[in-house]
Amino acid sequence: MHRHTTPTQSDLECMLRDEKVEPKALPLSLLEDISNGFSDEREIGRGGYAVVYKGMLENGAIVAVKRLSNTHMCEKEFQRELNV
Ligand SMILES: Nc1ncnc2c1ncn2[C@@H]1O[C@H](COP(=O)(O)OP(=O)(O)OP(=O)(O)O)[C@@H](O)[C@H]1O
Repeated sequence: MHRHTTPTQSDLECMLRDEKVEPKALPLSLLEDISNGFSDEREIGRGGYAVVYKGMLENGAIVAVKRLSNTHMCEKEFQRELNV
């Protein structure tokens, strides 16, 4: 069964390819993998609440990985960031 397993890079590739595929929460380890451990060389921008990194997938796709930096963010602020 595939449904309840932890999402992998190929699941993320599917989500990016087909917007009808239901989005799944990705494990932190996957985001670390594709951003080279949130390395400084991969930083592409920062805002008031987050640092954004270039994420590279095995199939060559490039995605923005947004890492929220304010741990005291309230639920409303968090939801607003998700709506970007
Ligand atoms: N999808 C993306 N692709 C490329 N660069 C991005 C993407 N999202 C964000 N960035 C870059 O990262 C920066 C920070 O983004 P972020 O969304 O955290 O802040 P913001 O919306 O610019 O500002 P604020 O945090 O004040 O709302 C952006 O200014 C942009 O340079």
